Amino acid sequence: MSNPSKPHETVLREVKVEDAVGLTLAHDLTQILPGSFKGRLFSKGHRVTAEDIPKLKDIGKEHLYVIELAPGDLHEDDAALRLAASLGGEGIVYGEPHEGKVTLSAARPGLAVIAREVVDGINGLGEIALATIVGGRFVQAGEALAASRAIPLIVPEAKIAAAEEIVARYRTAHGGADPIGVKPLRRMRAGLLSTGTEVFTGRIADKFGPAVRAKLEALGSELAEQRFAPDDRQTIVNHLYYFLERRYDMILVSGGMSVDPDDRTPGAIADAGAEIVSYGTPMLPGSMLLFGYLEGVPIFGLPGCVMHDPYTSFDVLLPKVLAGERITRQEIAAMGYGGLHR
Ligand SMILES: Nc1nc2c(c(=O)[nH]1)N[C@H]1C(S)=C(S)[C@@H](COP(=O)(O)OP(=O)(O)OC[C@H]3O[C@@H](n4cnc5c(N)ncnc54)[C@H](O)[C@@H]3O)O[C@H]1N2
Ligand code: MOO
Repeated sequence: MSNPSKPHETVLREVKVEDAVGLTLAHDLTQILPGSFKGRLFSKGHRVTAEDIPKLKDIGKEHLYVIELAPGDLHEDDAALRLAASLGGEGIVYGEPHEGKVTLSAARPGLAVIAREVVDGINGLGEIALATIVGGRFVQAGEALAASRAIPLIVPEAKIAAAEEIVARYRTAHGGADPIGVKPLRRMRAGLLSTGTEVFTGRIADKFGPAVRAKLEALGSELAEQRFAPDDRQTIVNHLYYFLERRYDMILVSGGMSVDPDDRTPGAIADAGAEIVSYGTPMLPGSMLLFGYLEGVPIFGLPGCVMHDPYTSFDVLLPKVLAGERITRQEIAAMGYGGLHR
């Protein structure tokens, strides 16, 4: 008989495996065979049979738990599921809970959004863990973004409520935005002006067009037009105005981005009246990249490495622009930490 004056507490009763036949498992049981298998040998809810006993002993189980959950306590799977469900929104799918873990994955391709303050806040609570990828990068559909996990088998519900409170505060402060999500990318039409007298006169073949086209197409956008110009400031400005007239969603200018007298691109972009967010980007490769807005249209000055390097500052900023983010100087400044890739 329960005593109504005494609050009911969760009971974890240990049962010898030999005596466990007929009992249902209180949690998933993991087997690890290094190099060949790691995963559930038995699932939560499995009814133990006599044949299971040697297998249980093989994975080191002499005892099993029988759980009587008290109100106010959560099983690890339910804790992980509630935590995961509180975090994600549009563009997120949830895996089945197993071994106290739930994975949040991208339901569609796009820009992964992970609010670091929420991740840090939740991990500061203890007893629950949230591991994520670094946000702000392009992810394919199906890629895992985060996994929530309960550390003990039984988690006080108050712990999950505290995590939900952190998430709710974030949503309130950010206009209802989900702390973990995938922003879809817009299909943009870009105009590319390739500068360089050596390319314009046909001394060498153009390598920028194919590289930029491939990078745009990989993210679902399009190189609508490529033009060529010699290293002449006014000629470059005229081509930029032409691109504005064509109403392209994005303007790209390649070459002439560094320190030679023939490097006219940054000056021309400024002459055209662009608001330059940053000339110079603290990432290698791609340090000579320029980013700005010309009459509100995102404009990039692309340095030579974009032709041959698969991952440059252009590849970091492009998916953010396609996701409709407004790029700030502060954000570009923050690219330096972790930005050395060669
Ligand atoms: N003394 C310094 N040298 C360099 C610096 C620096 O700060 N100080 N920066 C380096 C970085 S980083 C880069 S990136 C490169 C080149 O930057 P640019 O954008 O100015 O490139 P260009 O000078 O115009 O051309 C370099 C190279 O690439 C060829 N090129 C250019 N466009 C095309 C094209 N459309 N198709 C094929 N090939 C192209 C060009 O002919 C040159 O050979 O500067 C570093 N040096
Ligand atoms: O801007 Mo350079 O593009 O770092 O190789």
